[in-house]
Amino acid sequence: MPGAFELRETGSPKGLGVFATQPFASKEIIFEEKPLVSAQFCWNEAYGYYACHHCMRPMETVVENFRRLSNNGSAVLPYPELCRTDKSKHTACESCRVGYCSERCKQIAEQQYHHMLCQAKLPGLVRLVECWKQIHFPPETVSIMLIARIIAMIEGSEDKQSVLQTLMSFSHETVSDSGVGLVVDEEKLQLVRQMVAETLPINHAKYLVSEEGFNKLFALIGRNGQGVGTSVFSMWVSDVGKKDMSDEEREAVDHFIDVAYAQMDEHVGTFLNCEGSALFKLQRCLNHSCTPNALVTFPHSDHTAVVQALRPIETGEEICISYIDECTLQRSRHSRNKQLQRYYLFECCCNKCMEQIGLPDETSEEESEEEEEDEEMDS
Ligand SMILES: C[S@@+](CC[C@H](N)C(=O)[O-])C[C@H]1O[C@@H](n2cnc3c(N)ncnc32)[C@H](O)[C@@H]1O
Repeated sequence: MPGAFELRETGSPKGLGVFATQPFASKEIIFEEKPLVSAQFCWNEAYGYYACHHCMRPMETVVENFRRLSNNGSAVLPYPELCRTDKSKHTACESCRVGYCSERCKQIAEQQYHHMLCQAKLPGLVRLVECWKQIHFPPETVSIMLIARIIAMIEGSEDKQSVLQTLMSFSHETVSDSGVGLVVDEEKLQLVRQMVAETLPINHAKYLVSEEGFNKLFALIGRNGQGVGTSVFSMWVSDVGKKDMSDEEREAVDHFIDVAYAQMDEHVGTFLNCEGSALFKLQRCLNHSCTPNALVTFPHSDHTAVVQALRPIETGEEICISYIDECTLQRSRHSRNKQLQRYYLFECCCNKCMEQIGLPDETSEEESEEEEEDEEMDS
């Protein structure tokens, strides 16, 4: 949407930001974008969340998905014909058999990174993924495959320098203004770095596997990576919502959906989606605010990010999203910043945080306990 927004330098500490050059109504789409690179999380894939190896579109039918997530192999669903999965288009790498939702995704993957990262040609990749899985347990935030794909893209590109330059224009300081360093355990990070250097045939991107380069790459992903979530079930729910039906049928299907979510919650909790992370050229310019006016969604059920207004936005206003979840957003400034510093390496200077700066720390006992639990899970 040319002309609807512009990039502007805001100075220290926030840097570049995206500003509206026209008003947006609530729920209006501001822009949509495909990522430079994306990858499914390793544990997510290992647990059977079957997605296109390139665009993360779910490859299960809605019935298969519901049966797996509710642990009920004979469950039936109304309106199964509304499922968007089209298995007739599915294809796979002839050598390593990873699946793609279409011939197009297979071709893009092959050209960008799979030529180097096909497991049939690079058996060490399995070991690298297994090592990574022992270091990074769910809930996952980074995938070693994202790093491998970045390196493969540089190695395979005709204009290596420009790919590297694009990446290095993303913020990638390993230590924030508030002095917070990388979250990942240094020793484990070095182990992964060595394994990446030994596993991938790297000629041109050697800097990225040096100690300094690898730390920067990690910080870059931490600061700019966007979580991606796709679900054939939520697409089906959305399509059922649009279908014409009688009030009685609507009531019955709404009840079915409530019960279905409860059954899935019992078996897999919040892990409903194919999940991964991605780097976007434009979306990564969106700064964080604790009172965001925009939201990143994945309504096409693939890795295409759609940025949508959460409320009316005026011309000249900065477009901001939240990097933290809704629940954390409701917590005190102290708790919000603890997460932003820990996972995103910065201290927030949004209006809400600035207004609350002089207020006494209001971290409740409940919040402290939740924070301690989060920290235990990370360690
Ligand atoms: C995804 S980038 C956003 C674009 C960034 N401003 C730039 O110049 O590249 C995320 C980084 O922007 C900065 N940032 C974003 N929101 C911020 C905020 N509310 N307060 C302070 N720094 C912020 C942090 O350095 C963070 O690591």
